Amino acid sequence: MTDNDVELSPTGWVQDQTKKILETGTTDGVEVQGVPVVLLTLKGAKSGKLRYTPVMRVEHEGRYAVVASKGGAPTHPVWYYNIKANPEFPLQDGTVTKLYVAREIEGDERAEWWERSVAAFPPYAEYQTKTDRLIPVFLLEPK
Ligand SMILES: C[C@H](OP(=O)(O)OC[C@@H](O)[C@@H](O)[C@@H](O)Cn1c2nc(=O)[nH]c(=O)c-2cc2ccc(O)cc21)C(=O)N[C@@H](CCC(=O)N[C@@H](CCC(=O)O)C(=O)O)C(=O)O
Repeated sequence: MTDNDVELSPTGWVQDQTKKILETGTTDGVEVQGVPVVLLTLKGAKSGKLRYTPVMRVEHEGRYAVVASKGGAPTHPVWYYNIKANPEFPLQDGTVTKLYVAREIEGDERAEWWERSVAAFPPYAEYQTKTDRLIPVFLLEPK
């Protein structure tokens, strides 16, 4: 898969961070408020296009949480629908890219991973206070 087969975000700062990961070959050093980022490559739910989607790094014992916060906006990020439609995708952490399967979690399982997510990136807690949308949490397990 050459880079030009995969779409960059239309959002400037997100595109810049993605380009840095692609140029350096690692997510190391790419952060939001000092917290590391990982890079997902998602398949569009409607277009089928591959799309680079950076998210905060929330990792525990080889599994990751992906939080569809979109800064506490009233609607889910569009990539939420991409994961729902195509839940198997690669995640790059540092220089390592592996395949994961994602599932949306709820109840106690979500509470456990929400706690880990907020511990990793405290602004998530503030985002949740900004919207009555329950911010979705996906659990990613190695394929
Ligand atoms: C603007 C829109 O962005 P979005 O998918 O809503 O996602 C908004 C943001 O969440 C997204 O930019 C994230 O990467 C922002 N973001 C985080 N966003 C989060 O929600 N959570 C995070 O933890 C997070 C961390 C993060 C770290 C670094 C960074 O650079 C960005 C970070 C977008 O990319 N639209 C594209 C793609 C649209 C798309 O995916 N279409 C689907 C159809 C989807 C459907 O409607 O079914 C398709 O191709 O088929 C477009 O309009 O061309």
